[in-house]
Amino acid sequence: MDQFVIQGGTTLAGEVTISGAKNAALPILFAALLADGESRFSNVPQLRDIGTTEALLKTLGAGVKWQGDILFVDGRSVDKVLAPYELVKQMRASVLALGPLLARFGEAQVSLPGGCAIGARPVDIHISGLERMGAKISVDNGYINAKVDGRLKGAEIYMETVSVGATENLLMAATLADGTTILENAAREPEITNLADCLRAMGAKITGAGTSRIEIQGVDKLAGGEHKILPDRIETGTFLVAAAMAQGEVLCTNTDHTSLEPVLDKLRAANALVEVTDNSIYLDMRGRTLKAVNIKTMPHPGFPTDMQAQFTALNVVAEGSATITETIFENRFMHVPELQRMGANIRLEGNTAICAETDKLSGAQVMATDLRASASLILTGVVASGETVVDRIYHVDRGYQRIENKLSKLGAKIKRRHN
Ligand SMILES: CC(=O)N[C@H]1[C@@H](OP(=O)(O)OP(=O)(O)OC[C@H]2O[C@@H](n3ccc(=O)[nH]c3=O)[C@H](O)[C@@H]2O)O[C@H](CO)[C@@H](O)[C@@H]1O
Ligand SMILES: C=C(OP(=O)(O)O)C(=O)O
Repeated sequence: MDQFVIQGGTTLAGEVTISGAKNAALPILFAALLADGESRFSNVPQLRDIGTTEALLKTLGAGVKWQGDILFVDGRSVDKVLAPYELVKQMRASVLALGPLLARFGEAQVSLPGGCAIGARPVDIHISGLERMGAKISVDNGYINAKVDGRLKGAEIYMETVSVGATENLLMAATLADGTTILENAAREPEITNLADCLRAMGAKITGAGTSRIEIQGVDKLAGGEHKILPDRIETGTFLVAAAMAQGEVLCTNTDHTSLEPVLDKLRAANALVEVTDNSIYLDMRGRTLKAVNIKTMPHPGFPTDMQAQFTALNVVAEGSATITETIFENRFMHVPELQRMGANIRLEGNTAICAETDKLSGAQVMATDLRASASLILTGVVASGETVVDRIYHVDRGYQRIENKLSKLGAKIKRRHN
């Protein structure tokens, strides 16, 4: 298993090009299953999760080919409706095959994704929403078995919890349903707007994406479309936090500040200088004192849970004490015991981490447990004194395109070691 070996105590300075967003690319690649044609997606990041999606699309019969960062997915040849456990277990987002397959072929069997390090992550809202659209669903032997006679029917669906994945699954399914679907209490993440833009490029009729009420008028067929994946706001935020922690400066290019305001506000509150243009964000922390900030995660447009671990790390090296409250996932503090091994002064109380000033951070052997937890360990390793070894970095590769190359370019001393 690969490891990162980091010699800490360096500052960071320079420019980093942000990749396309994992969390936009994944649903959009599954949306290609809806189309009776070939779709062309640009700005697709090279990630482990994208490889898993590619494998799953091929298993279902889709044609998939790369040209640089462009991915062509041909939905015409799809002839299977079973998403097997071997692939789904590698990536929870595979459950997003359910809505498209059921809507287009009238049936789907998708392995239950199961929980992961950050929480139980049930899919009950995905299932009950599809049932409201007329699907008959049973869960047997670890598989979601879904069927519908003829087409799904448009329905009014109120989602009890704001769920990104359920909104995406139901949005995709509704594009081919008979009649109009209204999704109430929908998630408002920019990745949902990006997915809706893509579906519209394929011929879908959707209004209200990006608000909590999305209306979809079903159509008979979707064709292949052309679409650009939006920049990764979480990768951007991670590099901004990295530079702030290292008392350095960074210019993130090929990104978009409009979806990152809650994060930029917190960086400013932490005393960083932050400047934005249409497609870049600059952060300067040189000669400034980093201050700890209180964080409470919320669905968009609140502070994103996917930036929580990185801000926990920021608070560890900052002046003062502050609290981090996680409200989205019940177990998203697996990075805390690992940060404590590096000397971090953090106390956990229920869903809150109380971060106090830390005298000395020193490198240690730590274990990555999930994607963003891993990022927080790497960032801390860059500023801690001595050597840090981060194990199980396949978690990082799920969602960061060669993070070690981007950090090295900024001056970090980080190497991938094949074990
Ligand atoms: C691939 C992708 O885009 N992943 C993102 C997506 O995950 P994902 O789509 O899995 O997250 P959700 O928004 O669905 O989860 C939010 C909360 O709702 C709960 N829930 C969800 C569905 C359901 O049927 N029942 C239920 O109870 C979850 O357990 C969680 O507590 O949004 C999360 C919240 O912003 C992010 O952290 C993930 O990075
Ligand atoms: C939790 C995340 O992803 P996933 O939903 O794919 O596990 C994430 O991107 O931080």
